[in-house]
Amino acid sequence: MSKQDWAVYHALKQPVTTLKGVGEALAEDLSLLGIKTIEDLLFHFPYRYDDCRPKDLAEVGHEETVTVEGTVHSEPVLRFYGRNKARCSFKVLVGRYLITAVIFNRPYVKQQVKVGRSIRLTGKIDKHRLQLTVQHYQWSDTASNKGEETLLPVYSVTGKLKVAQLRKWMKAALRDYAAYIPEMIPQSLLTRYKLLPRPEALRKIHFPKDYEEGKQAKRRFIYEEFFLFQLKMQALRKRHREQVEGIPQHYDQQKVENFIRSLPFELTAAQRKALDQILHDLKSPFAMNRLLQGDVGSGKTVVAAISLYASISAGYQGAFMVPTEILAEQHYLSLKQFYRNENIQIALLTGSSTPKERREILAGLQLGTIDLVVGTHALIQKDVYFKNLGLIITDEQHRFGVEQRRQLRRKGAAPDVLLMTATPIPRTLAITAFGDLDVTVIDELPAGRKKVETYWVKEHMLDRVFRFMQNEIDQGRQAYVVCPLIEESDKLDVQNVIDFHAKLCKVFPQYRIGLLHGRLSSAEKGKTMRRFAQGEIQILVTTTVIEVGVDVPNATLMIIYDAERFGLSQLHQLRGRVGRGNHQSYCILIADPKTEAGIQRMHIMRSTHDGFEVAKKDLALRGTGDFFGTKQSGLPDFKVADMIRDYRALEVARKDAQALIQNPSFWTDEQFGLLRTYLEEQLGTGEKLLD
Ligand SMILES: Nc1ncnc2c1ncn2[C@@H]1O[C@H](COP(=O)(O)OP(=O)(O)OP(=O)(O)O)[C@@H](O)[C@H]1O
Repeated sequence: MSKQDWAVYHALKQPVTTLKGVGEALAEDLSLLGIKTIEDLLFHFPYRYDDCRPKDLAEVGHEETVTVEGTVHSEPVLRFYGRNKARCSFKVLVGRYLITAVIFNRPYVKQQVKVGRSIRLTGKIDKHRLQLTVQHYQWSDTASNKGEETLLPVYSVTGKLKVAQLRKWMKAALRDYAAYIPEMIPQSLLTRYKLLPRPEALRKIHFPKDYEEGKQAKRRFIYEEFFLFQLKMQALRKRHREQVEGIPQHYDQQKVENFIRSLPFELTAAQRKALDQILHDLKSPFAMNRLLQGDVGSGKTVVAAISLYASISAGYQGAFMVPTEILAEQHYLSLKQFYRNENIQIALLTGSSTPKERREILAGLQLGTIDLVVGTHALIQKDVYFKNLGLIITDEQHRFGVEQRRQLRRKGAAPDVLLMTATPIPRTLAITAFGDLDVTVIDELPAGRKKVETYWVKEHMLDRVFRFMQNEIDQGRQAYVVCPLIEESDKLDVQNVIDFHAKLCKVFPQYRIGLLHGRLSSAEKGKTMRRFAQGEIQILVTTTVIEVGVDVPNATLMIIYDAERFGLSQLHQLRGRVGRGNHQSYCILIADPKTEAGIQRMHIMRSTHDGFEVAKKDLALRGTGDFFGTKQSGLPDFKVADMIRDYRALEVARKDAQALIQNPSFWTDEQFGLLRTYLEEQLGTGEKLLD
């Protein structure tokens, strides 16, 4: 940093107590708001403004807080009452209205009130009595006051702090330190987006002349927040790529192409593109760290199967980790089917593997006689060793914590990692949320898929729903009936599903109806699932244990009981269990939501079929925190920016940050010195985002 930069740095890093009037006691309250230095204070932005611009009384409503301007029209009347209480009132002519101004507990006002003086008053107006209870007043005939303050910032405060105090300090801080506030955004970007320079934006976000000025200032800081955050992310990613050397896996391209040709269907263009990116990563000397996103049923598993095939054909082992035993078994079976003509040894390792099976699998993995293991958390236990792990795939990655992924990664020298998810997080959010990951999206469904027709009915229509179900089953299709289960251990909920199963058995004695819930043993669950997949069971009454990944293309009807108890993304996941083959499929939501949000969710499900759209609406309805599962999401907290509302700015900032980081002059040019210092400071804390 240059000398000048140091001066800047020091000025702004001084404790806030340097400002006149900020004593130790208040400094404590300030620190509760995260304000320790002058810089912190300057970046404590108002959350709204009080509008103190004079208004025409004819246009304001009863009991509105307004600012008006007028001339004193009568001598003041001062009354004392109670203990130390005072009320001063006088008439003011405002346009064509003669109003009564009332000022409480400021008896000294009486001396100032003189007929004919101009005054500006802010307060609540009683339109019937034409009386204004004054909060704030200002003599507008003294030159120094003329034209001052039109919008007043309102800050969050705590303890003994008062908004008015903060305003005063802010003014002083802006006056004395604005010159030291360094610009963080490169000039070329400021020009491109017509963003206000930092000191000016700072003045205007606190004391704007009008709302438009405040908006422009805010726009600049939204961009700044995203830009700096993205810069940090991109720098982390660059560092990760340079440090983590991977294994270049030299698979046989021809063999892989032959394998793809042997599949019973053609890959969609989106699958092909995703696959090409992954294969490219496998070959490259960097360790892959990629997120593969695709809506329910978009064909991620096939892409995973081909990627694993490539890695195995290059002489490495693969690991496929999934969150539930049902899924582990399903993937195990479908991979076996995919590789039926290949010489690939696959094993299934879950919590229900017998000790003998487990011993054999562990030995096989260590010796390298097993090429691919599919499993649950059992895969990351301490005693699992691989001879030569090349590719790790985890399904529904958000269910595995960062720590678990790290443990799995450590099972190999520098294996490539592919995280798959059907949670349709908008791409930009995914990149932001998962920091240093590359993101690939499968944004296309296999040809011939039809929209799942979605209906919302009330419980009294159950008979009609049953008739509909009967019709589907008589045509050879299958159905799921999902009952909510909030906690696996919740007895009452389990009872729901058991009762409903009994009821259905009575209504449809002619059908084979299965029952699935978390309290069954893994063996029982596996058996029921297999029977459903093979078409032996026609109706499966289940809790959400089937939520992710289950693939039975012949099932065309999804009935969700008490649907209001599920979130939108979960409902979409559940609906994704049908519509996986070529038959028209249906989803029936049985719900009686009591809240407005609940009703909205039902409408969204009826009208929206695309997972990304559902997710967007869900985010709008609930906010990011909920969608990602609060804290564990690692989503950053922005001051003025909002990842949903300012989605486009986020995307733009990401591209700009990326371009800058990739530009060699960024690392040497003096004009970026401050940004580099910022990154050095920040990367220490940002590191935790690295997986
Ligand atoms: N290109 C394709 N053409 C036709 N069918 C396909 C294609 N790709 C996959 N499928 C089939 O579509 C179904 C869904 O694929 P898959 O299970 O891979 O989806 P997924 O993305 O993993 O879904 P989910 O997130 O719901 O688990 C499977 O039955 C699969 O065999």
